[in-house]
Amino acid sequence: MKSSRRDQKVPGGLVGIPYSSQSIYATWRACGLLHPPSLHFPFLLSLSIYLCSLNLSSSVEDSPSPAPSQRCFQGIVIMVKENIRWLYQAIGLEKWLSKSQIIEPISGSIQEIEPTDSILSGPNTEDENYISWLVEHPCALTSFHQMMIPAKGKQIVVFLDYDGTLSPIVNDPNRAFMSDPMRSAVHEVARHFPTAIISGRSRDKVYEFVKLDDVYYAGSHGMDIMGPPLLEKSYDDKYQINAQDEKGKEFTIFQPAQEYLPSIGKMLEELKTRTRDIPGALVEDNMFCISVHYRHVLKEDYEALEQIVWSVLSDHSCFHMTRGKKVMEIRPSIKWNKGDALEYLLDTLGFADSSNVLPFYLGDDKTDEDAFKVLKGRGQGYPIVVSSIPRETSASYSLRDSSEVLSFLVRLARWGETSA
Ligand SMILES: O=P(O)(O)OC[C@H]1O[C@H](O[C@H]2O[C@H](CO)[C@@H](O)[C@H](O)[C@H]2O)[C@H](O)[C@@H](O)[C@@H]1O
Repeated sequence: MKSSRRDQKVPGGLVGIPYSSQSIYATWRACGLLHPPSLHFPFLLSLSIYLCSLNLSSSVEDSPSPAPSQRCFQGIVIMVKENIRWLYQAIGLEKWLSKSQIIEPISGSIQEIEPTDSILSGPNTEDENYISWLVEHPCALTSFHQMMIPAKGKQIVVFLDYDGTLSPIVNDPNRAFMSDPMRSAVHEVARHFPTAIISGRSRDKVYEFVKLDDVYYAGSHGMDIMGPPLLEKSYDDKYQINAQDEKGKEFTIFQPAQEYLPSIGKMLEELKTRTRDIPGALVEDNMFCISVHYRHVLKEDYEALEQIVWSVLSDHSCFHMTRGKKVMEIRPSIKWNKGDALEYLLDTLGFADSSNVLPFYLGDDKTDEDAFKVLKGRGQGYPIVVSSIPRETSASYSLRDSSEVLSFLVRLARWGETSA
């Protein structure tokens, strides 16, 4: 699929001009104008009115946002809150304040992992906790220019999660389609930088959704990688196959959980049979993992479903369960996750020990945290969490939802175009 850049619709309107009240707030903060804030009140007020008037004249195709006057008002409210926060900090009450900023845990019991999906629960941008959280995990759109300063002369490599990142979370896992603008944006990014999609789904299923040949794919939480062709066998040979697609393009497939396939087949059949009578339960075959979805299961049936999963697991000691968004995921207990897949791809792309690489990883789920940690450990690149609510994360930056992911990818592709 070759689309001309000129034909593309570019979301985001005026690049670099912040649109939302948080962006205005972040801009003030970045300019060091908040402490002591009261001194700057008249200046900040006029700055926010100016930014909003700029916004009026832009042709924004972004996600719906509040009216300029409302944004201006929100900006003032945030600033007043920040004044109060600053005062509390100044008189030593910051500990009390941080306790009141509840960060929702992203692992643990079923209650803790209830709705985290922007499309179903709606963005939470007005929320005070979210705004405080943004201070620690700044918006990657607002911070774009600053983030790209160290990128000059470095090789950018882009890693993308699928569900909740490239496509919004939807009710039916089989209908989590990717929009055409998103496909074009990923395609454009891949024209400039090596790009890989790392998903919990089966590799084939992700390819079916994405349909791009110029990106690498890792399915089953990284346990099924289609990466660059390898001449040398640097990773365990027995898990590695060199292959070609119909167009003659060469690649290497790496599947470190191959010997678990027979057991996964048995578990899949057993789970399908035993959950048949639980309305709404859905068992998804992800090749090297199994997803048991409970988004449509009645509360009173959930326990029975979980019991079935535990019971099936108890017969297969080499597997364990992790949790995602209204889904229980059964995975082989090998030390291999999305973080390992990221390292594998960086290595096989030739950046094993390179200090000249700048990887970006965008993801929304708990499993993406493994990849965020790898980037943190390497001290390289940008882990970016996609979340519309505050949460514990190892990511340094954030994007609110897949529409912001789209805007970010478009900007990144544009940056690639101009810096080339
Ligand atoms: O690693 P990912 O690409 O983020 O995949 C994680 C799981 O995503 C899918 O489930 C989630 O998205 C569905 C569609 O939006 C939603 O209905 C479901 O509730 C979510 O859990 C996928 O179906 C799973 O197999 C993946 O493991």
